[in-house]
Amino acid sequence: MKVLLLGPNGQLGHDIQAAHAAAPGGIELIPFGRAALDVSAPGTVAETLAGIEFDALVNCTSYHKTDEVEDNGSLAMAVNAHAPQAMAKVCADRGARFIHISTDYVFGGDRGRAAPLAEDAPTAPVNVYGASKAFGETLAGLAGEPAVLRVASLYGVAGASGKGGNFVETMLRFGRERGALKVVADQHMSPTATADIASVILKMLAEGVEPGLWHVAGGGEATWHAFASEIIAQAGVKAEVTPCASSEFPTRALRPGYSVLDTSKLAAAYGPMPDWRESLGRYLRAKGHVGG
Ligand SMILES: NC(=O)C1=CN([C@@H]2O[C@H](COP(=O)(O)OP(=O)(O)OC[C@H]3O[C@@H](n4cnc5c(N)ncnc54)[C@H](OP(=O)(O)O)[C@@H]3O)[C@@H](O)[C@H]2O)C=CC1
Ligand SMILES: Cc1cn([C@H]2C[C@H](O)[C@@H](COP(=O)(O)OP(=O)(O)O[C@H]3O[C@@H](C)C(=O)[C@@H](O)[C@H]3O)O2)c(=O)[nH]c1=O
Repeated sequence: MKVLLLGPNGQLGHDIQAAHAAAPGGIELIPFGRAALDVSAPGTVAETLAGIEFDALVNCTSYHKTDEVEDNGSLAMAVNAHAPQAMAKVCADRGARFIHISTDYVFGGDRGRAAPLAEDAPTAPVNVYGASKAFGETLAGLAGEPAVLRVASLYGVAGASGKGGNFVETMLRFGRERGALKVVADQHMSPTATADIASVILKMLAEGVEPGLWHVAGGGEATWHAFASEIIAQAGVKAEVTPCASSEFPTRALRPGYSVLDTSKLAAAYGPMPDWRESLGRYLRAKGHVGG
């Protein structure tokens, strides 16, 4: 099976390539980077892909600097909504499987929410990035039959190329430099290692995946403060991690107060995701932040 991978050099794309290199199965993985296809021009997607042979397309591209996106809605709509729409149509026309990556930030508007969100929960984004990703889910679904994987709060060894790193590395750097961190404790989410998502995607490619929505996120839940505290503790960094309210850490974009994903559907089909603390430990070892 030939699988075309868009966004191969991002942190998720990198880990898909690593997982494939470790166990290729019957898959020929074809990395297809920005130089081959710039998805900020969605009108070129169909023409460019027309010349390439593939049986499945995995789209890891995104414009997702959450605060910056607030003031760049057109680019977000092109990359996060209209490009996936074009990809879905190309795949539908040639009978190829399409796996598209979305986000927990399609949620957040249900302010009283305190229970994990299943795939059928109504979307209610609270920022432009989330809105563009939610629109991408809708347009791709109308144009074809994508499997849309909603993932959350990612960290991977390559670091997000689009965000300039990841939350884990930022906390470790700030902790070492400043000895003190102040982190929001009223935003609840699902920290997720891209290595774990990569394994799921390879299973989905090998075993087949039903089109529709899939929540693919780390087991358990955390606030960003709890996540930061665990990062600092596991890495053995001497730093105080103080909780604060979102109002004390103002940002350009509003964030969801609660966007924990219910992964029961995924667990029933492909097995449970590892607890986020275990995955964090594996990541810290892989990056050399802790021994062993
Ligand atoms: N990072 C996170 O915390 C979260 C991410 N997600 C979603 O997960 C997916 C993967 O994220 P992640 O791996 O962290 O992101 P990265 O920023 O690491 O990777 C994004 C990839 O998209 C590519 N890309 C961006 N713009 C374009 C463009 N105009 N044309 C072609 N390629 C482009 C980048 O290419 P290049 O390397 O050339 O810049 C990069 O390879 C995305 O869909 C994102 O929305 C969801 C929840 C959380
Ligand atoms: C650096 C820092 C951040 N924060 C807060 C800001 C924010 O509310 C929260 C997370 O910060 P970040 O800016 O790293 O994360 P953010 O950009 O909100 O992360 C999101 O990215 C997009 C792409 C997604 O799809 C989401 O799943 C999610 O991962 O932590 C602190 O409280 N203290 C700090 O020192």
